[in-house]
Amino acid sequence: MVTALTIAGSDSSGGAGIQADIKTMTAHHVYAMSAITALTAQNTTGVSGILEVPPEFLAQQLDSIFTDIPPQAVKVGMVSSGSLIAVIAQKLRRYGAAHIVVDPVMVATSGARLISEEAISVLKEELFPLAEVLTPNIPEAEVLSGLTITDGASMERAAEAIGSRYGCAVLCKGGHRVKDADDVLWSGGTITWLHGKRIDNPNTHGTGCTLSSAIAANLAKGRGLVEAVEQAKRYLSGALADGLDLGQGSGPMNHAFAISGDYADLEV
Ligand SMILES: Nc1ncnc2c1ncn2[C@@H]1O[C@H](COP(=O)(O)OP(=O)(O)OP(=O)(O)O)[C@@H](O)[C@H]1O
Ligand SMILES: Cc1ncc(COP(=O)(O)O)c(N)n1
Repeated sequence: MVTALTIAGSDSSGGAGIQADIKTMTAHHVYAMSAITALTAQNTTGVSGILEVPPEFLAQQLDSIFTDIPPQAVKVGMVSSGSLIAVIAQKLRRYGAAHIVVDPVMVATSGARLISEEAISVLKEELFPLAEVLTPNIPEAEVLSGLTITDGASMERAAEAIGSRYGCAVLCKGGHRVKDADDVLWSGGTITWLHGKRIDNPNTHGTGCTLSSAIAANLAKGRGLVEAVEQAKRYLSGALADGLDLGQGSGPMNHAFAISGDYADLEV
């Protein structure tokens, strides 16, 4: 079975973070493993608490995983402090981890800040150069490129600026656009647009986590980057279009929209 690892924070409400990643990888028939960077107390209306794991314990989780079941791809999500990011970079280098997808999570859909200022510079210096692809949303791409994004051309410029600076591909996600949900991939000088119809669903909690872990699952399966991103977007759109409506705020998507869940006829 193909294997993948998510290194991210736990979302107690199950729509984003580690929980979204494991559901997504499982829906792709990929064996999912996790190294937890922090526990969050959160629901669809907001984040009420964050408890980081000590860096030594994150290191212990990563050693346990890599020395036993090496993942064929790795997704990195919420990591709130520089010392945790340094541990991740050191372990990924040491074990020669392949197919690293970094989602530079900065602010939750609900508005809560999920990373410190100091951590952003460690992210840039230590982790970005190890990534195969970064997946910033528009506000994150603005912070990372120093450019203002107003249209498709400026999304392309920001993706190129970030990608050429850190030597990796960049998917600038357009979920924060108004009329469409078009994302742009910059990879080694080539631009690929991934056009998405805007789905009328306010329940977008965890879209970024889901997309990046679907990309990691597809890379783990051996797909090329463009195909991995295209298939991940298709999965994300299906999960969003399913129209799940849970909680009082921006709710989660249905990660299981394509799983039948009925095992009555299974012969065992
Ligand atoms: N209403 C929508 N309809 C269709 N696709 C959407 C919608 N909102 C977001 N997406 C898609 O979801 C993916 C994640 O993009 P988005 O810009 O929302 O990331 P994000 O802000 O990091 O996500 P998160 O909400 O988890 O923080 C992208 O492929 C984007 O195009
Ligand atoms: C643990 C964790 N990781 C990531 C996010 C970002 O996802 P979103 O912006 O959809 O809330 C989150 N809310 N919680």
